[in-house]
Amino acid sequence: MAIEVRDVNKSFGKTPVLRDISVDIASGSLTALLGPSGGGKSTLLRVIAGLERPDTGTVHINDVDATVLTPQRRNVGFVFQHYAAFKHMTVFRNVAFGLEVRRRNKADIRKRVMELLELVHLDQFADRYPAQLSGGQRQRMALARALAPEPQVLLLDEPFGALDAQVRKELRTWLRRLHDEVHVTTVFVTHDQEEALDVSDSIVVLADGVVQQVGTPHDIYENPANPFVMSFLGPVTHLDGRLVRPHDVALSRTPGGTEATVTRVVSLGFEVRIEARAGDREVWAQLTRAGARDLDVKTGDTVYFSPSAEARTLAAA
Ligand SMILES: Nc1ncnc2c1ncn2[C@@H]1O[C@H](COP(=O)(O)OP(=O)(O)OP(=O)(O)O)[C@@H](O)[C@H]1O
Repeated sequence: MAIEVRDVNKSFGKTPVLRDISVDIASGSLTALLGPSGGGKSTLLRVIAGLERPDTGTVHINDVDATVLTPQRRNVGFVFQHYAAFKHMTVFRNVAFGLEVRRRNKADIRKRVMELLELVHLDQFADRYPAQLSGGQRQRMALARALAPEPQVLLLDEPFGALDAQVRKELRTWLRRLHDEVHVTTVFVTHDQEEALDVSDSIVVLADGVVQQVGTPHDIYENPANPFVMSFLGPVTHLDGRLVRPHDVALSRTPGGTEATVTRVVSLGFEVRIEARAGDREVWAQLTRAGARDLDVKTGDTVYFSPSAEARTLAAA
């Protein structure tokens, strides 16, 4: 394991923010810390980085007890949402900075920085200043700078959080590719479930300072540990006291399951959303276009909702 967090508790004043957190992060993996705002993700990342000291518990990095080591002695690289670049230095110098303070020789620094700039596709921009870069390019520069001293672990706190949706999507694909090239153990904080599902090898779901579940994106989506995880990872609908994914709902005109009156039929390209009312509850299903065509439901029709044969369901809390 690259990172082992054991029984970590942390409070700010009287408010517990991390409660009995134990997490293992595998060497070379790309792991997402995913959860709602205020759940403790950044605090856990900062505890791993050494920017916060836990009240109790330990952090091991590559088998070394790092619990009381300073951030500098942990050999970790960070990137934050609002990256503080050195404005008066070129892109080249920004990336070189961490190597210059370590007094490496000039030719080695030049070689390493140019390799990194190529890796993040900024080799054409080496002589620019940060103000002459787009937000996405600045975050790529930040990643190159964090990688320069060859950290054992890379920690990213919502690195694309301040960028618009399109650039965010591009950068997350790019992060995945970068990770496949450099294989440095990487932990990134996100509140965006799609981002976590899209890029990570492993997801740690954190809410109210408690680890709700750890697993691969597939495990967590398919076998959520509790109603919170199921709802946070994707859409759900309630059928007879159980949570079901709307694409796992079977609709029928033959009585059986939950009787409902269709209130709206919405075409979403490949899929069709059927919204309906069952007593005092809204229920909904997501069908393929072909499935919806076969059933031919219209507003006002009576239909019967039930989980499809292969559906995973959970008792609603
Ligand atoms: N230095 C601090 N002093 C006091 N309270 C803090 C401090 N840092 C964080 N908190 C509180 O701890 C809780 C968890 O914060 P944290 O930033 O870890 O959550 P998060 O899951 O990263 O949320 P977000 O996505 O909004 O950053 C919040 O209620 C926050 O207000």
